[in-house]
Amino acid sequence: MVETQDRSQTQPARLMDGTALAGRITRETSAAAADVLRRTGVAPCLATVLVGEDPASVTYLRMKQARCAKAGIESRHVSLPASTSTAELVATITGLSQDPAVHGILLQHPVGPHIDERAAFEAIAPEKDVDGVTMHSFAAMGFGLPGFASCTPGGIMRLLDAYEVDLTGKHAVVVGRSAILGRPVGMLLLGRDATVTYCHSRTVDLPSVVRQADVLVAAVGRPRFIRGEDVKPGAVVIDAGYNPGNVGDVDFESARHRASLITPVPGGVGPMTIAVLLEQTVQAAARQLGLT
Ligand SMILES: Nc1nc(=O)c2c([nH]1)NC[C@@H]1CN(c3ccc(C(=O)N[C@@H](CCC(=O)O)C(=O)O)cc3)C=[N+]21
Repeated sequence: MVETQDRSQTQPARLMDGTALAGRITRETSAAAADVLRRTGVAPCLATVLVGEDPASVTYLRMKQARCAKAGIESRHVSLPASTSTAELVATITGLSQDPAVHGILLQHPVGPHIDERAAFEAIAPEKDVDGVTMHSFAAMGFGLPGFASCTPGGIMRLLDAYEVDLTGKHAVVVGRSAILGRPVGMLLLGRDATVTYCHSRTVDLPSVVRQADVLVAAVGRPRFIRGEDVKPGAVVIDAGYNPGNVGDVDFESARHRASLITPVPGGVGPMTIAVLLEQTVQAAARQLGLT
């Protein structure tokens, strides 16, 4: 009943096409990677590290490696058994940090619960933190200083900019507070003069907060958790959820009749995450090879 009313009151949202924008960014990245190779004789190289064999993680990593290959970025993969200890993982990553042939390092999250993931991330040398997961990168981002953004938050900001979303003074509501997604995207939005509210599992009356969002970022990892009826009419809705079966955190069908702009899943934030990873890898290589 409510849904029918909404359809008659609002136009369906415009889609924010992450696939198209990621394609444009990656074409520029390919040219930049070719330039690094031509000027130094060395191709940019991303090292990826996976602990265990979680099928979703394996799929995401294959996508990242395939995208690297297409862009002229070499990738080196390290697969470790699920039983790997924190010390072993830190030693592996420290080795990659010290290897001059490696320009960027990505440790696929999540690692098993027996591993101190923060310690493992911190073994990534700051200049190779192309995934933007270290304390160094987070602090630089928080202070608005140059550095590598966490890839998904960085990709979200690129999407907002491409669609000319004005953030100044807008109420941005971030649902989720994870270290590499919710927290950093809130900081980036704050850096652009949005008024930022973080919501999480302990938030009292979540829908009442979500309904105030001019810009809503859903990053909780619960399929179709955000209902269209809680989207403020005209809001910009960013679905950063990745759940099994390529289902987002937003109930797209109901939300698109309330939002003015919305990211689809798939084809929204996901491809942007990879585009930013590749772009930052080539930037890291250019810096380490003395070009910039
Ligand atoms: N250290 C670390 N950094 C990450 O950036 C990171 C991570 N760990 N762990 C897992 C999440 C997840 N993630 C995705 C990237 C791309 C898509 C993506 O491109 N998805 C496609 C669809 C994928 C498909 O077709 O199967 C889309 O949304 O259109 C999704 C999810 C990066 N993550």
